[in-house]
Amino acid sequence: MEVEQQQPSYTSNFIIHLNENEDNGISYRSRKSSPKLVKHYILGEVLGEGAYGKVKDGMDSFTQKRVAVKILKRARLKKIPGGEASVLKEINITKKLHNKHIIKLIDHFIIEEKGKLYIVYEYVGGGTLQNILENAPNGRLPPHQSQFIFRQLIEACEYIHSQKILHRDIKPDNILFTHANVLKLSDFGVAEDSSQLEDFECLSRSYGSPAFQPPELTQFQTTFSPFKIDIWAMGVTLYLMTIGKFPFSGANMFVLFENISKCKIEFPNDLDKDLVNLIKGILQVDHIQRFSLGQIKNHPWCIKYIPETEPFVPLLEESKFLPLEMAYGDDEGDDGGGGRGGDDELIFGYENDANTIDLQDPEYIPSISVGDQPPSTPTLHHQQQSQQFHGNGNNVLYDPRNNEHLINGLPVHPIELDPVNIKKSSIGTNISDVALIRENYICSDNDASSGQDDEEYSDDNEISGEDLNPTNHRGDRVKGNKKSLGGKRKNNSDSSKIEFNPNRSSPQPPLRNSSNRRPKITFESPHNKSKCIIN
Ligand SMILES: Nc1ncnc2c1ncn2[C@@H]1O[C@H](COP(=O)(O)OP(=O)(O)OP(=O)(O)O)[C@@H](O)[C@H]1O
Repeated sequence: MEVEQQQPSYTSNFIIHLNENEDNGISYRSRKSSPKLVKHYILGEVLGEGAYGKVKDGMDSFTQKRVAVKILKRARLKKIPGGEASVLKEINITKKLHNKHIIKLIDHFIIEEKGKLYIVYEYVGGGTLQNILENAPNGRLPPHQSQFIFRQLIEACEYIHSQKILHRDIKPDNILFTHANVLKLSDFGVAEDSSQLEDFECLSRSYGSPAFQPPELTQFQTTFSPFKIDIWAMGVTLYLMTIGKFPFSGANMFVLFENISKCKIEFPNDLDKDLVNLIKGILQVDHIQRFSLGQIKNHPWCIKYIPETEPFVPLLEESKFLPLEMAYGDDEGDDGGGGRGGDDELIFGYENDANTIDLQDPEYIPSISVGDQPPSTPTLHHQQQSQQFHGNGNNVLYDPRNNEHLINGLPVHPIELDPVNIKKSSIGTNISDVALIRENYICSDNDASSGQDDEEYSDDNEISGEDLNPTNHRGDRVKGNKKSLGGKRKNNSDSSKIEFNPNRSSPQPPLRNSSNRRPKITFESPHNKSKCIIN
């Protein structure tokens, strides 16, 4: 039976009393299945939540390809100095990376009227390494599975470093897997493009997750090798994956940083000696002695055959894209057998929104506030730095025939040979830096959990039962399980303020926009508030 409802007055509280037990022909669906449309993407369930927004399951309605849509609130970003600029940086960095082990950025746009910025990524459904570790017996993976994953991580890092990109937040939460077991490095939220850096001072601050920070950052050293920061984090990830706990811990961040600086690592007695040697080579306090990616890649533990003694810890199960199931009618009787077998035509509202800004449109020019300078070329004297590196007693050779540097006979990317020197006065050695760290690591989680004032409930202009219900509480929303030591903050030091131009309209005329689109009305079940009907 079709439920005919008059258009309610949305300004008044409006509750419809329906009895689910009566045979009124109304079928209720789970509320979470409610599809939403932004640009031409259908949004589904929340896949995960980060410090600044959530990531939703999605589908491109043109190609029917599954996507993951990161939704960021501009109001929340504006509260962070350089917040939007750092998201633009994340977009620009991810956009320039093309490798099977790097998450692919598909689209990005702003919807002015919603005050939200959307970043569309390829969907990677097997879960994160963190998810896999949580399902693993004793929190660790079988050696052959660890090796399989670690080799892919090496490839991912080799690629980004070859593009002069520093990830700066390598950790199990940011390592995703496809169902074909392909590793994808994600979340370039604090990454830096070293080719765009004027100086390297910003790298001396630890913006990544504390437990994965190297000693040169926890000790505020003035000389460090930028790419060795990622290599250290790979070592912590390898330890965690193979041993099932962090190599360094502490009741608070100061103790943790002290333990990282001391670098006392314990290994189980029965651990593979090659693995112990590899981890020790990576987790070296001296960043110059620390293994390069070439040394890691050719290390005996990485190249040897490890027999499959235990089964792989499984990935997350493949899930269906719920809105699509619903659109085709997967309920019994809807299409004579469920699933996509019926004659239903899939119709989605509108293609473009008048208020959508396509950030890829060449006509879109962000206004840059006065005083900002375009990035200039790096000022490092590479040759001088390399000499210093050579002078440190390392066995670095240059092979002119292949135009490559070798450490202990193994090729190393030239970028790894360049330690960076920064002025002592410009980095954290005083009390104000303690405040900075506190702000970076202690407030970030609070930020994530607070700010419910701008917590979203509805992704577009649809009107739901919740909106009509005066007793609706906004605080009940599912939050990501952020670890207390895993939180982080975007680059607050970036003083450049890139403002999006609010006066710019969409380059394409909308087929249906928010004003002529029929509002969707949702009524909740009188007995089960998690169920609703969609008219
Ligand atoms: N492409 C994707 N496909 C499937 N799930 C994803 C994808 N990207 C992210 N997720 C899920 O969303 C979660 C949060 O994503 P992400 O870490 O990118 O958000 P964030 O805001 O950058 O987090 P952070 O607090 O680390 O900055 C991930 O842990 C993962 O579960």
